[in-house]
Amino acid sequence: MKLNLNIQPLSSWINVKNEPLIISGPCSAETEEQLLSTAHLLAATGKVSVLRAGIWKPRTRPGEFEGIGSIGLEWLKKAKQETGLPTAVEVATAKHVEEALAAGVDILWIGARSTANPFTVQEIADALKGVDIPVLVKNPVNPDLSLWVGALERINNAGITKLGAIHRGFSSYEKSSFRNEPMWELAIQLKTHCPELPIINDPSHICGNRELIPYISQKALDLDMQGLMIESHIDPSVAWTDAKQQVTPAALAELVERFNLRKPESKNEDFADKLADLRKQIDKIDDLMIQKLGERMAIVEKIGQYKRDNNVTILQVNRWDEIMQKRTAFAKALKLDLGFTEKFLELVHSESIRKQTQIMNEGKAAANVVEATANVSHS
Ligand SMILES: O=C(O)C(=O)C[C@]1(C(=O)O)C=C[C@@H](O)C=C1
Repeated sequence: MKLNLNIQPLSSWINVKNEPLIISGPCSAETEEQLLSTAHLLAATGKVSVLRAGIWKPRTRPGEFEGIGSIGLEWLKKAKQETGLPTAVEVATAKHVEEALAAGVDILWIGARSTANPFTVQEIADALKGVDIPVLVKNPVNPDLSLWVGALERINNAGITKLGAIHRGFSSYEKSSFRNEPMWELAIQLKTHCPELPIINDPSHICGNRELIPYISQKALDLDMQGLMIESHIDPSVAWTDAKQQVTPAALAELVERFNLRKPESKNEDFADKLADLRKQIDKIDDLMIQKLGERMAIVEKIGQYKRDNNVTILQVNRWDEIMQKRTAFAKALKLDLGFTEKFLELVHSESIRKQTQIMNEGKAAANVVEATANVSHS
């Protein structure tokens, strides 16, 4: 899939003080004092380019703190005047968009729950028609790349070209150390479909706790993401929402200081030569792998026909178990990761089953035609 989004580069829509773009601020604006003091400390670090704050908070159950509401926009305006930091808020309705624009907010983002709902995204897109403001679209709660892409397309179709994505992880039933599973492959796929789309990582929502934030942030930067949105609070221990995942402005500065910043390319000629040589070797191996996979599948097809003609089941658990045991032992000896090897073999097996199922069904379809013709000629 190639995505045809009309996008302006990040550098043209926001003055990034330092690479990468750091967006920070409290999960929720709580009081004027809390927002202003956090904003001042963040600005003083010199590491933050945008001040964020949640004004309207989507909560799972009623009765929880649903955000301070419109008054928070006044506080943000004041924070911007006093610190010079541009501001960003989450919008979930057309009314939010109108109020945020009227209050001079600089960047809007669409939350994960909203991205999951095309009606909501369309409502926001309609409210944005004719407006020139950067918009960031968080990934939907569920790991569905099309929903994420669809939301980006809707906003882009409304004429928003200062467009970016936020990778905040995906909810999963499986127990894990993360609040939301990173599922990096989805963000990588999005980047592959649309290389010019800036992707900002949100380690706070992926981790759900402060401790893992450095690891996830560094990984996001190593995957060439262009920025980070990290929640910060003057005193995270008393935060009204998401207390565990917020950091102090001082901790944020230290975190950013420690990043190992890598570039997508190197101008060093030796590096380029060596890389080209190694890539040539990979090309040869990949070609060989594909050739061998083709040969394997041709044999699988032959077995499929043989099984069909002899009325034998496709699945052969014992044989497959033997293959898994032998290949994983071999892979282990070659120091290949066990999980990777198993996943790869399982993928090959499911393709064998798909191919043989097709062959069985072709056989059935052919038999049906013969039977139908026989019935017609006998009638
Ligand atoms: O050995 C067989 O019976 C096959 O059809 C081949 C194969 C495989 O891909 O290796 C495919 C399906 C079976 O479950 C076991 C093995």
